[in-house]
Amino acid sequence: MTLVAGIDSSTQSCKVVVRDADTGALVRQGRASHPDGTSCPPEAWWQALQTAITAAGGLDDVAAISVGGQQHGMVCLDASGAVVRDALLWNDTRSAQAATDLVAELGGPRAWADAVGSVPVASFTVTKLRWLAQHEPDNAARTEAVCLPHDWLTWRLGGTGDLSALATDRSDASGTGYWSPTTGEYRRDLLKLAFGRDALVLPTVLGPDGSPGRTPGGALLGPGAGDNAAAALGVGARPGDVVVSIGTSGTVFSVATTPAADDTGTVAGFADATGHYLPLVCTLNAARVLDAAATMLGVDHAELSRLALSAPAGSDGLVLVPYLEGERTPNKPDATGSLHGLTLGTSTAAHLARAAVEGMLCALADGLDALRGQGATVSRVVLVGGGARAEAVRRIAPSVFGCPVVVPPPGEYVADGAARQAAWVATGTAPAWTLDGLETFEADAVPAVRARYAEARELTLPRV
Ligand SMILES: Nc1ncnc2c1ncn2[C@@H]1O[C@H](COP(=O)(O)OP(=O)(O)O)[C@@H](O)[C@H]1O
Ligand SMILES: O=C(CO)[C@@H](O)[C@H](O)COP(=O)(O)O
Repeated sequence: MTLVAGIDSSTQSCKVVVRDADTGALVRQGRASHPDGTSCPPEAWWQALQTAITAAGGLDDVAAISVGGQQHGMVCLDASGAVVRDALLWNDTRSAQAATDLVAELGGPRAWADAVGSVPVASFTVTKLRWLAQHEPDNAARTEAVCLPHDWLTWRLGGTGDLSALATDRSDASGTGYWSPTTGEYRRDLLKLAFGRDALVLPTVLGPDGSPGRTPGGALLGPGAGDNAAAALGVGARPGDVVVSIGTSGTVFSVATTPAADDTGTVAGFADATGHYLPLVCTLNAARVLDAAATMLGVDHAELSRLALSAPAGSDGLVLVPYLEGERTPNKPDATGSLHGLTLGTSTAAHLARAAVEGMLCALADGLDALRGQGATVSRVVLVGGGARAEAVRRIAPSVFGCPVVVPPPGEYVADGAARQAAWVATGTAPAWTLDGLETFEADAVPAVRARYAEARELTLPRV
């Protein structure tokens, strides 16, 4: 049996799956936590990966390894390959002003959408580089190479220590803001606009089955992918499928055959991990909204779901606007969350639980509309990520989204997508693994829930 490994180095944790390259059967798995926060020493990802690999029984017997990872994070390396500073992550909003400035300096949102398929907000690597140049000039001066979290982990697995060995893939390159999914080329002019110089080592952008080399133990390395593109691969998303991922981020995306270029900035025009495109909407607030609601109520996730499902649809008018970490879509980096419609009648644990689930889902439903506005057809929604394990999310989502929701069995679909890629690289053929055990949830649409949310979502206070 040929074994392959897939890794998901996401915001909150690292997961490793080992699968049979022929059948896709799960053989072993492991996980480890990442530190909390919006910046992180990359070494912490490496340590978590080692722990997860050990928990998965080691990788000495695998033929190929691919890494999926949280998108956009800025990893700066000096000439010796050492990390210059903690990586700024996708959910770090300190570069919000840099994003505003860069959009204006290039001539506005249309110019960015045309150049790289996306209008940068604070999440994008290009804005973090501008922030670094302005706020930490010494660190900027020491920076010789810039890469993304998955690129860095793949490079560490390769073990050469040589900056010229850095590699990435189309999906993650498309989240930098200085690589064009349409031309497949870096835009070093945009790097220079942001950072003041363009003589930086950037990872080589590999195709879907390209390999940057082998580990010292001999396993073939795959190009890896951004975590959303890896999830699309993991669930075998086909045209007409929209994937909604409820992890630390909330994402709504589909596989497309043409690149997107939305100058409203709502839909990011990413590339996918199969040679196509991945138009995507991302919110900063998803599973952690449920975590926060459970903490506020002093209950676990199972009880939060039970409470939410015991309240009526629309929570009798109680609306939770979920901007707990600021927000990216809509672009409100300094916003805070809010609760509207409190009465004596809605001041119950059940109403709050339901409002938290509905508020989080309404923000994602806005993303679904935006994707439709870019031409996506939505025949079904495939729900993944940690938050998809919540019974209330599964049952309420179809009424908020207005379409059936399909939920695969609880699993690690980013790591699975990376494992599929590893099998592709090892065998030269994209694997035809099947995904069994899908459960379909259907419910009548309740448009009043979204209408009430739309009234409330502008009514927020800025962060103090
Ligand atoms: N049964 C559940 N109900 C609600 N949320 C859950 C449940 N299980 C896990 N989560 C939440 O899902 C999140 C982790 O999901 P995951 O997709 O792994 O995130 P990420 O990929 O961003 O690290 C955590 O915030 C966790 O609390
Ligand atoms: O920034 C984005 C997508 O553009 C996020 O989706 C990150 O890629 C983090 O993903 P999770 O850790 O939430 O899966």
